Amino acid sequence: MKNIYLVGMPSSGKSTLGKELARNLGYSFTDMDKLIETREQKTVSEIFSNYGEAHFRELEKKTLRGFQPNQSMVIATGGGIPCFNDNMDFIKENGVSVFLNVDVNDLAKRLYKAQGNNRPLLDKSQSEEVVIASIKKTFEERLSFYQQADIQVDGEITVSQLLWLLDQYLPV
Ligand SMILES: Nc1ncnc2c1ncn2[C@@H]1O[C@H](COP(=O)(O)OP(=O)(O)OP(=O)(O)O)[C@@H](O)[C@H]1O
Ligand SMILES: O=C(O)C1=C[C@@H](O)[C@@H](O)[C@H](O)C1
Ligand SMILES: [Mg+2]
Repeated sequence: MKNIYLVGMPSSGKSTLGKELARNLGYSFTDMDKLIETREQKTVSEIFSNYGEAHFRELEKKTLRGFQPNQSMVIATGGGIPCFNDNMDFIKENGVSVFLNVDVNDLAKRLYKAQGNNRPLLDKSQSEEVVIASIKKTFEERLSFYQQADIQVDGEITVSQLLWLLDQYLPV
């Protein structure tokens, strides 16, 4: 069956919803950041700081193109994937894509709740105001890429609602 690609900002719920969706469909679940970390034996933050963002984006590109179209997988992509290296074209040609569109203020709240400061593009040591402005700017820059997804989900959604939306894209 076709792979399902979840795209969206950090903390938009790709992993949470993705795991549940995969369980419901009997698909396997893959998180691209984790896959890259396992393959490289480094965290995403270490890859950014040791080799730079451009290197990380190349790893993402290579990892993405390693997927075959019909592997019955739910794939949580990295937050930046749709915006680099024509990745959204690949995703559109090779699977069904879902954009989890979450309000910027909700994203910020979730990011602040999360433990640690392990996101290379988000420095939680800065004031909350600065961080929220940075998330908003990134979101605005990325929106036109995310919006290319086959399905857009605004706000919270249950897996059964998502299964209903996916129905026309997934032959049983
Ligand atoms: N619908 C939701 N309502 C409220 N909180 C949610 C919802 N979905 C996810 N969360 C919470 O938001 C946080 C981020 O969710 P999740 O890790 O699934 O996002 P992600 O898109 O995979 O982010 P990342 O960029 O870290 O991979 C988690 O703490 C999760 O519990
Ligand atoms: O939004 C982004 O650009 C990123 C999101 C994460 O999933 C990681 O892929 C990395 O931290 C970059
Ligand atoms: Mg995730």
